[in-house]
Amino acid sequence: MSTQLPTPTQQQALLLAARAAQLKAYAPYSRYQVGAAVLDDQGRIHAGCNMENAAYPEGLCAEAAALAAMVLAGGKRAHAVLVVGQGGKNNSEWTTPCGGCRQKLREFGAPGMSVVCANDLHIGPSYTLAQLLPESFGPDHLNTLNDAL
Ligand SMILES: O=c1ccn([C@H]2C[C@H](O)[C@@H](CO)O2)c(=O)[nH]1
Repeated sequence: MSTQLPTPTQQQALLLAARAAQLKAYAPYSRYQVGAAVLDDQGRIHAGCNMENAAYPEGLCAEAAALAAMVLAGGKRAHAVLVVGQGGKNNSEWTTPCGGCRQKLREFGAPGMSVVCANDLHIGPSYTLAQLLPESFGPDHLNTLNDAL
C-alpha cells in the first residue's frame, strides 16, 4: 500500500484550514489549542478544533471535530489529515494525535492516509496510520456488522 502524501498545495490548504480552526479552539483549561483539517475523497477540506469542558473528560479533540465535519458533509474517507498545535520551546515540537484520535482516524482513513503534524510555524513530520497505530483493530474485524452494511 503506498502512502499518499498530500501535494505541497494540498498541505498548504490543510495548514491554512487547520490554523484557522486552531484560532477558534475552546481550550480554557489546558490552554493548549489544536486545529485539524482532513482532505476527503472528493478533495474537500474539513476542519475542527478542540473543545474542552468543565467536566474534563467530556472534552473533544480537534481531529474528532474535523472527522465529524467530514461525515456531516458526506465525506467517506480521509486521504490526509494535518494537525496543528503549539510548538513548545523554540517551536521544535509537533502535536501528534492522541490514542483515541488514532483510533477514530483508523475508522475513516483511506489506505495509505498520511498524518501530517505541524506547529504554529512549521509543517513537521508525516506518518502513516500503520506507524501511529500498528496492528490496529478496525471495522473489518466486525465481520457480522460489515455484512449488514
Ligand atoms: O491530538 C490531539 C491532542 C490533544 N488535543 C487537545 C485535547 C485537549 O483539549 C488539549 C490538551 O490535551 O489538546 C487535541 O485536540 N488533539
